[in-house]
Amino acid sequence: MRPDQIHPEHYTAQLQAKQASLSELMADLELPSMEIFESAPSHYRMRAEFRVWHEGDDLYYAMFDSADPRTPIRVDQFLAASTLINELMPKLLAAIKDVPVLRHKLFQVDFLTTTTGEALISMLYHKPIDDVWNQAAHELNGLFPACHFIGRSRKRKQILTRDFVMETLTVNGRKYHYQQVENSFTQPNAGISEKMLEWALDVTQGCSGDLLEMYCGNGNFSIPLARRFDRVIGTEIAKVSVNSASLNIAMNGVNNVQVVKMASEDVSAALNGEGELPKALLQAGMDTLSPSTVLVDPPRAGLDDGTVELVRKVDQILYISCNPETLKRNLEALSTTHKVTRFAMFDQFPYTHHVEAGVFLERI
Ligand SMILES: C[S@@+](CC[C@H](N)C(=O)[O-])C[C@H]1O[C@@H](n2cnc3c(N)ncnc32)[C@H](O)[C@@H]1O
Repeated sequence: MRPDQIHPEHYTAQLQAKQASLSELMADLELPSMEIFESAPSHYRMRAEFRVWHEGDDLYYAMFDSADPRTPIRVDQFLAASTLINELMPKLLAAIKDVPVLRHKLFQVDFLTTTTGEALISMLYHKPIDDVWNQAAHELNGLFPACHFIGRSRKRKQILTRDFVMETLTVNGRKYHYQQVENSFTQPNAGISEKMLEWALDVTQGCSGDLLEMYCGNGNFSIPLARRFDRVIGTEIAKVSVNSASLNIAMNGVNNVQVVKMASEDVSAALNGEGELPKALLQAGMDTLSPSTVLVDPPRAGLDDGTVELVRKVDQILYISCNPETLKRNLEALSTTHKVTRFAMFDQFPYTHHVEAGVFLERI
């Protein structure tokens, strides 16, 4: 998304257009009426990545249009990004402009911020970063005491203080705390994340028994949903996210959730009866889990066939999707055994054609 594509005055119209195109895509399926969750029209993204462009003595943040990838578009402020990112953008450039070791061959800056005012700034270089850089970066950090800095070059990641932020989300008045690590998956729009979690709690009100959660990330859903269930087992492929999830579960005082590092394809194969249960699943107590509900939040590719077969065995399915095309394909496959009883659109990515959807399915 380019900065010139963000027009808050057009937000409502673009949201309606998204709703219309999602309705059209899903028209062949029997779905209940769509619940719409709108985003804040500006300052909704907690993270943003910018290229850094050097022109003589000047350096500025830049983005590129995919139709013209050679021409940088100068970005001094970025309305989609959090207020904190917008505050930090000019201050950071001003602080490094006259420090050659910090500005030389700097080609990208990534910001990760929280609603609680924390910021992690990653500076990416086309040169090796060394002790001289490290010294200068510590001095820079002294000017931004509330921020955490990381330097990255081809084979080196230099963490000055830490490589994560701590986010707090408020869900139905309760506060949940999450570690979010640099470069690991986190929902970009914190306000919409809170609405997604409230919706998930709402649709699972009548649920009881156990929950199997696949693609659980850092425990974003697992932690608030834990109180609806006796036991929860979450599975996730990324080690960093699994570690965060374990920390987040403990930090939020939740004691009925276990997380296992495993690809969904392997979880499905094991639970579909192809061979013995792997040790990691046994250790988490999967042999005694009897899920009444399964939650899936897959990447854009959606659910593979084995995972569709697995979720089909469970009475209630909560499916969070960032790609309506693959969601539709999976819903068509599940329509022989399940009926969609709730359907929501979350505007996680305003001013883009991307849509986040939630569906709750119950056995026919
Ligand atoms: C859309 S994110 C959702 C994460 C989490 N539910 C949240 O709300 O933050 C998808 C997650 O699936 C994980 N993932 C991707 N491919 C996977 C696979 N084949 N098996 C298991 N997890 C996978 C990613 O690492 C990522 O954490």
